[in-house]
Formats: sequence, C-alpha cells, structure tokens
Amino acid sequence: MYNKILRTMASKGLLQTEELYKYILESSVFPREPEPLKELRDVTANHPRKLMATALDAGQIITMLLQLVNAKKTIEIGVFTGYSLLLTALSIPEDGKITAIDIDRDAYEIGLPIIKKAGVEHKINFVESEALPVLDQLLTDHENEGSYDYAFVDADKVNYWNYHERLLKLLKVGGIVVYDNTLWGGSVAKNENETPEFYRPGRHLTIEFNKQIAADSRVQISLAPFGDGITICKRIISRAFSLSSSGDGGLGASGGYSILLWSLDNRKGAMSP
Ligand SMILES: C[S@@+](CC[C@H](N)C(=O)[O-])C[C@H]1O[C@@H](n2cnc3c(N)ncnc32)[C@H](O)[C@@H]1O
Repeated sequence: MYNKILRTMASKGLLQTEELYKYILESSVFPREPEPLKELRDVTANHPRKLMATALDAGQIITMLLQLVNAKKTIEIGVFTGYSLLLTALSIPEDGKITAIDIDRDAYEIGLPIIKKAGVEHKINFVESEALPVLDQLLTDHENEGSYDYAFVDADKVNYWNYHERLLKLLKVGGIVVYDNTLWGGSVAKNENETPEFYRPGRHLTIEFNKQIAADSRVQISLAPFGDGITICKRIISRAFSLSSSGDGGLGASGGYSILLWSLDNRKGAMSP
C-alpha cells in the first residue's frame, strides 16, 4: 500500500522520482509528523479518493508557515477527510479558529473522531457549503475585513481566482494564503496533446490562475514545488492603497509604484509581524 501511494505521489508530484520523494518523506516528514496526522492518513488510505489529501511534504511546510505568521484566525476551503485541517488546528493556538468549508460533510466525518481525540475540535467551525457564498457572507461583516492571518485553498480550480479576490479582502496585510495543486501534476509545463484527457481542464485553469496571480501586485508569491505545487501568497498592500480590485491596481505588476506603496505600508506599520 505504502509503495503504491509513494509511486502515485511521485508521479503526481514534481520530483518525478520515487526514490527522492521517498527520501524526503522518510528522512524529514515522517519523523516529525504528529501522531494524530498519521492516524488521519491511515483512515484516509481506505478512501477511494485518498489522493485528494494534501501531500505530506506540502503539509510540513504549511505547518511552518502557520507558525511563522502566528496564525490564529484562519480559513480552509476544501477539507475532505481533514489532513490539512487537522495540521492547521494543531498549529494554531488554543484560542485560534478555522472556518473550514466543504460541500462534503461525509468525508469530514471520517476524520472527525481523530480531530476530537486530538483535542482540537473546538477550534473548528465546519461549514457544509459551496465556499463562495460563505466567503461573501463573511465579507458582509466589516469586522472580518483584513482580520484573517491565513487561508488554505484546496478545492475547485475553476473558482481559485474568485476565492483569491475575496480572500485578499479578508486577509490582513502580511497574511498568507496557500493555493494547492498549482503545478497540476506537472501538466502546466506540458503541451495539451501530451496531457492526459483527465488533466486537461485543470491544466488550463491552473495555467490561467498562475498567470493572473503572477501579475497581481497586491501580493508577494512563491510557486513552490511541494507535493502537487503550492503557491504561497502574502498580502502586501492594504486596501487603502489598492486602487482597484483588478489585480494590479491598473498600474502593471512590474511597476515600481506597488513597491512604493508596499514600503509606505511598511513605514505606517501596516505589516503584520
Ligand atoms: C483536494 S480535496 C481537499 C483535501 C484536503 N485539503 C486534505 O488535506 O485532505 C478537495 C475538496 O474540495 C471540496 N470542494 C470542491 N468544490 C468545492 C466548492 N465549490 N466549495 C466547497 N468545497 C468544495 C471537495 O468536496 C473536496 O473535499
């Protein structure tokens, strides 16, 4: 079972060699993986869609990011059985909160007993719903604007940009959003005709999203080759300075103007720690 998962992860992931991925997991990830996450991984291994769970190496760097930004108020879009949700719950403080959104409560309930046993259920507000209306609802309360430290997006690729626009309003300056699967099995770097049929719609959406986010001067980004590719994205411009929500403020991503705004923000102390 382990070898099969390893083989699939190596081919899904970007390293493309089973040995190297195995080395990363065995030398660095497994020795540090908390027991509840191991248990959650075990129960998920029997699920027919087990490969949807967040990759373990991506999970490890996400844990570090959560701690680097002292994340407390967070959002997760795309819970499945809860691997990324549980690692978030274990990483944030006792009074931290996660609004966790998924259309599928059944999958969440597979991991729920382990979440309860780990003593972190009180940090989670699971919302069974399409994610967009929930984000819109959060935005009707002005207190939520600019108040979130962290968000993780691992759901329908067709809505990634819609999530991005809303999350940028919800995140504080200095807050982080991580988008999963932004290398889409490596297909983003292949021609369409080399890409298996199954991957094609996701490939196209991912390429478009990656272009849009690279041109968005409201954020700092890194497309990092963990798991299936994660884009780590930090909000750098406060709304007061963001001249439009079109992504580049109408001024162009490469212009020095946004950098000037960023430094003005910094001077005003608008960056989080
Ligand atoms: C790749 S899985 C998430 C994996 C999860 N992060 C983990 O670590 O196990 C994607 C999830 O997104 C959910 N999803 C898909 N479209 C959605 C939508 N429009 N709104 C909310 N959830 C959605 C699916 O039900 C599925 O559980």
